[in-house]
Amino acid sequence: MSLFPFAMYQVLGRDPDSVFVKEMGRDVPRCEIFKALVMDPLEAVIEVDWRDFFPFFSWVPNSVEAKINAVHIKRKAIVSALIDEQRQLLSKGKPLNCYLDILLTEATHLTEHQLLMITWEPIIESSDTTMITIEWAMYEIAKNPVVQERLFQELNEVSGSKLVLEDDLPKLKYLTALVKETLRTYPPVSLIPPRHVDEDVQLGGFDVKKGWQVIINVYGINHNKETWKEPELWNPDRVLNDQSLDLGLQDYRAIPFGAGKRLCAGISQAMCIISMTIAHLVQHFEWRLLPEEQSTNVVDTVFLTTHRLYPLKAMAMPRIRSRLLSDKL
Ligand code: HEM
Repeated sequence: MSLFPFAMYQVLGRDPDSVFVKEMGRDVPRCEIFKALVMDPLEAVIEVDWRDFFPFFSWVPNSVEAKINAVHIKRKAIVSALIDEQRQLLSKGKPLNCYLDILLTEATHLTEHQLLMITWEPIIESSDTTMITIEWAMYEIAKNPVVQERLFQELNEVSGSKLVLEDDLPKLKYLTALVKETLRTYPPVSLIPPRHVDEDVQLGGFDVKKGWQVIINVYGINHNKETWKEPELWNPDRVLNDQSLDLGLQDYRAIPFGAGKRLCAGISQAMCIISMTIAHLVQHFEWRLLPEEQSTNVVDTVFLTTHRLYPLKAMAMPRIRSRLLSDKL
């Protein structure tokens, strides 16, 4: 399951099968675009450069640098090609219907590099984080039949035999609590990539020197034992009536979307897609873990965003056959 096509529609108003990249002298197919814009950068960003730990050896060449440069060069070539293609479409009269169209027509003060980066950013940001959260939530829902039943009852009470609509979301308090608790327990971005320190500052009682790099441990904050009782436990009830838990807007007990001026730009969209998807999955099906999933409480992850090492295996049993046949999304 990937939201890459959705991300492309949002940014480009279309999901191209391929794009001609002149630096590569060929058409690059969609699967390669996905790899170059999403998977390769996710891998590159967690490469460890041992020279960071021994700054006096920073002059020693390291293959990590070459690898990261290669990822950057390919990403730049592909995003530039997508932007050029969009410019051509606009010049032929394509109506404005997406994020890049607005950037190209209204944000004309941007440099080419800025344009490239802010075109790419929502593609990588929205392709996997939202999907990862849904997968973790479905894992817990399938593991906890009592929670699942309570959620199903709430969905029934609010929308009856109809499928939940976006307008219903404010009324679905338990669903919202469940999504928040999933983002607390399994933050998809568990470490915020390094921030360069521009000047000497004091942070949480520590002296942080100019030139250092700081990595924010979101997982550590969300699992802080001084804030949360049994932090490893996934329990929607703990946040059900906690109105102040806003996931980093003003309350910093759990910050899955970061915090401050670089706070995630897609919170509302993410919360809406996650909640709607879970609601529909639970309205249509009853979920149970497969035996191999039940046998362990530890689930390994890969990449910067907490992809499960092995995708979730669950059984989905249709709840009401007639509902599947009669209702429309
Ligand atoms: C569950 C889903 C998501 C999570 C957990 C998440 C998390 C984050 C985090 C941790 C950051 C970095 C904040 C920082 O650097 O301090 C971020 C930035 C960002 N996110 Fe999300 N994100 C999610 C979904 C989305 C979606 C759907 C979009 C859609 C457009 C999006 C767009 C962005 C953008 C543009 C930034 C950069 C903001 C900036 O640098 O000013 N995110 N996100």
